Amino acid sequence: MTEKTYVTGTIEAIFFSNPSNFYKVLLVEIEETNANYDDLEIVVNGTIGDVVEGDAYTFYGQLTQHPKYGEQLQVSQYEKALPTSGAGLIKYFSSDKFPGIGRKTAEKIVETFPENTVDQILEAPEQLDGILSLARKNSFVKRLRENHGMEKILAKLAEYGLPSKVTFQIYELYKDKTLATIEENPYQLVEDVKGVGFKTADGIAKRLGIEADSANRFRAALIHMVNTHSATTGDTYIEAKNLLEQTVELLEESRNREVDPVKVAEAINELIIDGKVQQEGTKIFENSLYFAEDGIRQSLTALTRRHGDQVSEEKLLTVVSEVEKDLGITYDSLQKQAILGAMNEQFFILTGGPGTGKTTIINGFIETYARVHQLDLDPMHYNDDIFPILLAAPTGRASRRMNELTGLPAATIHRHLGLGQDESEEAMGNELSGALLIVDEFSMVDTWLAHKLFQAIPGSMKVLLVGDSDQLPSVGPGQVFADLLKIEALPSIKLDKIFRQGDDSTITDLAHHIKDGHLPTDFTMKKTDRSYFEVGANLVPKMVEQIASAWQKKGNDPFELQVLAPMYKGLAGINAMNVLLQNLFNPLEERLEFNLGELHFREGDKVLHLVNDAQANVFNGDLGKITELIPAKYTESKQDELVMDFDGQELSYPRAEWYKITLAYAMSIHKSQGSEFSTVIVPMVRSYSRMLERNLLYTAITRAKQSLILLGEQQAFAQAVAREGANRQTYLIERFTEISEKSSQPITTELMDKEGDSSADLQKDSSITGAQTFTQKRTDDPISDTQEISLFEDENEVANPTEGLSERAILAGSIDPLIGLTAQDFAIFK
Ligand SMILES: Nc1ncnc2c1ncn2[C@@H]1O[C@H](COP(=O)(O)OP(=O)(O)OP(=O)(O)O)[C@@H](O)[C@H]1O
Repeated sequence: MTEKTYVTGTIEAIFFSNPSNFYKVLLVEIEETNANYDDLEIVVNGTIGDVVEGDAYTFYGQLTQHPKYGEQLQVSQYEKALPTSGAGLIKYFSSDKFPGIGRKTAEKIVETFPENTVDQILEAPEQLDGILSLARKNSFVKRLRENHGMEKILAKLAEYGLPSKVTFQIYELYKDKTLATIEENPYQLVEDVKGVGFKTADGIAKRLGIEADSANRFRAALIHMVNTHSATTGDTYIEAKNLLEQTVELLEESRNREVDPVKVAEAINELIIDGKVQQEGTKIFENSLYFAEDGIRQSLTALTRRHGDQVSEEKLLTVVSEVEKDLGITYDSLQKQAILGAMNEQFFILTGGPGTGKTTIINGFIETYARVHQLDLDPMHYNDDIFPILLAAPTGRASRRMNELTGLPAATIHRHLGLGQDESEEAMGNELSGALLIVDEFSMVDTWLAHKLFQAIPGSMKVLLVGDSDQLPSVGPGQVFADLLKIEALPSIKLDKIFRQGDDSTITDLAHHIKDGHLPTDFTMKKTDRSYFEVGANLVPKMVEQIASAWQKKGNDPFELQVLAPMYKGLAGINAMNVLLQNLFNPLEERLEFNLGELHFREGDKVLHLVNDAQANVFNGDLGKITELIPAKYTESKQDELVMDFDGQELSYPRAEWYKITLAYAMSIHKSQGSEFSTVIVPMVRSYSRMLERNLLYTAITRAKQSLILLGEQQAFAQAVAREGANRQTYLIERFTEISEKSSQPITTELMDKEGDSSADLQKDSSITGAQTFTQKRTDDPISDTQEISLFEDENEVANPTEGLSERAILAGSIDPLIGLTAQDFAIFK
């Protein structure tokens, strides 16, 4: 085995330290190294805990070559360098680092622990009892631990194979108790630390000799499965039988050992009893999703209990006709109904495809509302008072568009709630203040954010939600907008007549054809605002390049051309197209560029922001431009920095934060939700096959404002149109219906039968309302960008897996009061 590269030396300077992720850049004076490195100093960088200038450490890692600054050591692990000789240790213990320890005492300590002195003391400090008084011993051990404990712990965690980012999180959480906690139950990490999955914990457990049938192991695998199921499918729960089946598979695969399904089923019951997961009938929920769905019901039930504006219909109609006259428009009857509905109700939902008049209604409603309430619509007149109309959208771009279209202030939901960078499920928002809230692009709002938003709405506030339910559902779990539209108690209107006509626009028509499940007969024909090119997957990049090059030659702005594709990988994937478009629109030539893995950043590049940062007012999906590259030697952070312009907002990110951006010449359709572009290129090929779905294609083409270029294989477009959007399994609709009261009862054989029935049979059952579409079988379901590819694995769902289940369970006399699943049941579908 080759020896690890190390450098032992004293820290001369801490150039940079990021407290949020422990990234540091240090200058180290070398005392000893096994690296082929001749200089006396070296720059060391990586994830490093609290280190002290002037102290000696040993850094293990890899020499890397920086194009400008030469060789550096990229650290994977480090430890405090200790004096190794007895004399050195005596000097160290009697130094001012350990007040109260004199030379004599230090000698006694080293005599008592001649080998591995520090480790021995930390492991068995009671052996110091005869040498130091209790108070002195405690303070000595505490200081020793502070100086050496953290590195030791981190080194041990690294040895366990935990990535350095996670090791700091773990240390922050358990501090001194880190190793004891992990050694006692490594599976605790799955519950406590985001980013530690079951297999990692199981790997540690195996090393520690924890048996494959330990109860903790089963619990951790179950929790992992419940969490990852929602993250990868968008469902808000998992059926207990699926949970059991998939968890047993995970457990067996991870250790290559059979496990007893009965014990796993028991572990599900225990988790429910302990409140680690929640149960409704045979459905098992991750806690925060369960409480978010219930919270949505509570908030909306309270909101809809209140009446809207108590204005006579006659008066309202008079005001609406005045608005029509002043705005020079005649609303059709459905549009008028929408305005009246939004006025009369405290909570109202409006949905419709492109060009059906959603923006027109928002504007008409605001005017009507202002006139009825005699509100001044000029925000400038409000000085320090709050403007009473809040306009919100899930993305920065969508909120800016709202502002442009209404002329009123608009912000993201995160900003209204003051959620900052804390995206955790637990973070709650500030209560909103104002009289009226209008939220656009609501189809993008996931279950967690919807809960936070609704909870922040005071009872007196009127609410209008607007969106297009045929678009892709939210990236996060749930399909709140589509679900709310199916709940009869919540008033809503669906606009379906297209008004955008007479301007030769055929994109809107195409969108409506696709929404209705077919391609128009003129799909491949050239129109004034759209064209189609038939090319195979391998020719897609060439074609995109040709189109982009023609676009550029005509003197058009490269930023106005947007490629939207479903997948990152492959020849016709987003990554490959970004490289070719960057080289076309912004070639390197004789300039500086910064590299981050495969990505290259250059001045003038079009970039996409990947996370929400309400404080900095940039959001996931925002587009910007790199305006400057500043090498590390000129920056305060001592790291390379990228300066970017996001819609007039300047941001400067050191290398440690570049994970927040990527190139944006091509982007995923998921990321494009809530944005519009003047010209859009959409490639569709059969190799995207698993991604091809109607709402995906629909979302892509409705992003184009002026011109749309479709290319690829017609068969792939046809396949996308034919496959209806996935229906996520959520419990929101049921929450609003009577059945939710029933479902908390123990499972009966009757319910078990229903659970296994097909949805067609369910609809026939008189006790179940029409709203219960939740039982529809889920097909492939693209959720988040990062998971776009992995999500599309075959599911091999077994038809009617619980057939006969209750009968056999009765025979076995063992229906569990909570779950109702037994080993025998499991055997049916194994
Ligand atoms: N009743 C109407 N009479 C005449 N024109 C109308 C009417 N309603 C809407 N329009 C026009 O139709 C076009 C589309 O309307 P609008 O922008 O409100 O639709 P939208 O649903 O918001 O579309 P998108 O989702 O694409 O933004 C606009 O030019 C608008 O002026």
